[in-house]
Amino acid sequence: MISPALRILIVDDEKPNLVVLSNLLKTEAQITLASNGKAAIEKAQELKPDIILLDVVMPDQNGFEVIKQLKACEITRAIPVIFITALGDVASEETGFELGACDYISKPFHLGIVKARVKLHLTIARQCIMLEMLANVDPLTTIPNRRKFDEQLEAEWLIAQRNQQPLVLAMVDVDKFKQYNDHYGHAAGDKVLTQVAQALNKQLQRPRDFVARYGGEEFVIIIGDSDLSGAKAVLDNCRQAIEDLDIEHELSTHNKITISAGAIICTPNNGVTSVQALKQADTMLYQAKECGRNQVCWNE
Ligand SMILES: Nc1nc2c(ncn2[C@@H]2O[C@H](COP(=O)(O)OP(=O)(O)OP(=O)(O)O)[C@@H](O)[C@H]2O)c(=O)[nH]1
Repeated sequence: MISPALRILIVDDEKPNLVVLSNLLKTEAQITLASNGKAAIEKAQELKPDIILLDVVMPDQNGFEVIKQLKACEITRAIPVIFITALGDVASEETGFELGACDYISKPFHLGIVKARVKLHLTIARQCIMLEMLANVDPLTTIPNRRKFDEQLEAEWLIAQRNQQPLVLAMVDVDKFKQYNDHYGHAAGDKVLTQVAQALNKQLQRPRDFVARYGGEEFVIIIGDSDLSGAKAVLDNCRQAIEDLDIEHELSTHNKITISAGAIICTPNNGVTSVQALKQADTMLYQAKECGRNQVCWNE
């Protein structure tokens, strides 16, 4: 059966080769074809295939030039490339590997061997996707975990520092969650955490918005491209979205599940670290709890 998640991009300037290879591999993955280097790069960036089968000898741009561009581009850098080429000499093969190919198959190729090698690399690609997910996603809520947050914060901090743009960080905590667990049970608590995570995620859909589960009943938000009034509106929408879930919580003042948040807007400079900024957001979260919960407190 075809796995819809897997895609192979086959690049060859000779149509008969494209036909043979796509017929051979169409049961393994979805196939996209390109007959020159320029189209290959465009399709690789657009589709982000799991594997690229790349011919070397092509007019205009040869396969070695194409792989250099693929490896230089952030979007396509990690895509495994298998050369499939008439250049069977050892020096060309060595060049192919030096440029970052994961395999090198000489023409005339044997169909069974091509299929076996592609299947092997698809298995590795699948395992990489799985590992990436296990490393970065919180299994209960399916949103990014703290490890991914640390990475994202570092990246956003650098961008904000470079552009001298403000960055918003918020620590979010479910109110009276211990009581909820004690009263409704741990399984019900788990369900609430999932619903809260999904509701926050829905509110944070712009490219540089980010939400992760920080641990336990705590979430953390980064808003990378906003001014204070915009970020205030976003975080209040988050708070309101949780109230609107309307999940009964008899032991809470508000009779339903709510969240508190502590937020900080800062422009990273040499004097402030992201760790200090996060700590300030946590202090504001404490203040939000002290002031009655179900609110966002800001350190402007
Ligand atoms: N169901 C469930 N509970 C969790 C999970 N992780 C942490 N918790 C619980 O979350 C609760 C957090 O409680 P506290 O930190 O005391 O805070 P709180 O009851 O939310 O009170 P306030 O923060 O003051 O509003 C603890 O009872 C933890 O056991 C989880 O994955 N699932």
